[in-house]
Amino acid sequence: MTEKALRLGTRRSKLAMAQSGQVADAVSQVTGRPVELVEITTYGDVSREHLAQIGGTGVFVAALREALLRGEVDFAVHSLKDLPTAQPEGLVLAAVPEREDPRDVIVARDALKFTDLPRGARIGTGAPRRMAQLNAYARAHGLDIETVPIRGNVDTRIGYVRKGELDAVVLAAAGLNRIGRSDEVTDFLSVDTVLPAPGQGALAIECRAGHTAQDSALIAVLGELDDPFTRAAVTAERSLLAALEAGCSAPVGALADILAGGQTVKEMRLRGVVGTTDGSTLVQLSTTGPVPATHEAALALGRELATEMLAQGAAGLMGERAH
Ligand SMILES: NCc1[nH]cc(CCC(=O)O)c1CC(=O)O
Repeated sequence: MTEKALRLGTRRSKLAMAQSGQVADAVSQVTGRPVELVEITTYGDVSREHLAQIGGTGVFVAALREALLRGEVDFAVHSLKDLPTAQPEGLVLAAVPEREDPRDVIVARDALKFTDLPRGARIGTGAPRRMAQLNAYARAHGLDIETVPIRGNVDTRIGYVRKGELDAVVLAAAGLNRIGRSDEVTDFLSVDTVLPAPGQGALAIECRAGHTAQDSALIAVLGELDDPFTRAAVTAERSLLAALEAGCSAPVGALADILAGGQTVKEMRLRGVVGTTDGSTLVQLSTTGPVPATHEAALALGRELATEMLAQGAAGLMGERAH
């Protein structure tokens, strides 16, 4: 029996095409059906204007979601860290596959490591979260660095280093891995130094809520790609972000991981950070609890940590937005 191809809506950027292609292969495997990539062009892809002026990465997500809701495509793949924390009406997060490396990395000239950068080194990043933590580390360890706001895709960012305009740029390991450029990495930043963005390294597979038998059947098969641990971790991370009432460009880092206790008992640790971009103030806390068995328990873990961070003054640090 030959079945109709499933349509996967995707942006046409190199990263989006790479991750959509990888998910398409996995979906083909579990469904036995061909998957066709449908390129969705957004205003953000064609406009050279600053993304912020048209609403940040949210515009890409919104265009894919509209195509889903209009029935033009059957499912979409997003970088989880670019997804707004609110789940829109009519769509569901059908799967959160196993997370890639969540760390941030440095791509520096002359294969330099972060801590070997010379005095006065200029490091490019557009993310206030990265600026805050790099500058805080530099202050604490006597490094003399300058964070320089940049934007653009991976090639553009690495280009600043190649052309000698910057000494280093910061990128997510997962993005470089997915586009086959991990050899550009000159140093991995420990999550103890730079806590990644909530959801970093994870993908979200989204489709229509099950209003038709076809939609329900698709939710069920896509669910086979779900990794419950990754889902619990990113749910807790994003719950923290939402409870801090922070937007996608706010200086919030969060990472949930497993702590193996005793013989069998596993606990989840959720770490969170928020700070000023100059690194002069950071609120950095963690909480530990049983690995959440339900969505609600994962949300609660994030909310608990947010309450503690707010009690330590986190709210006052979040007025800053990058763009
Ligand atoms: N905001 C851009 C973005 N969104 C997702 C990734 C790739 C990493 C991931 O999927 O978490 C990147 C690039 C980067 O931050 O270097």
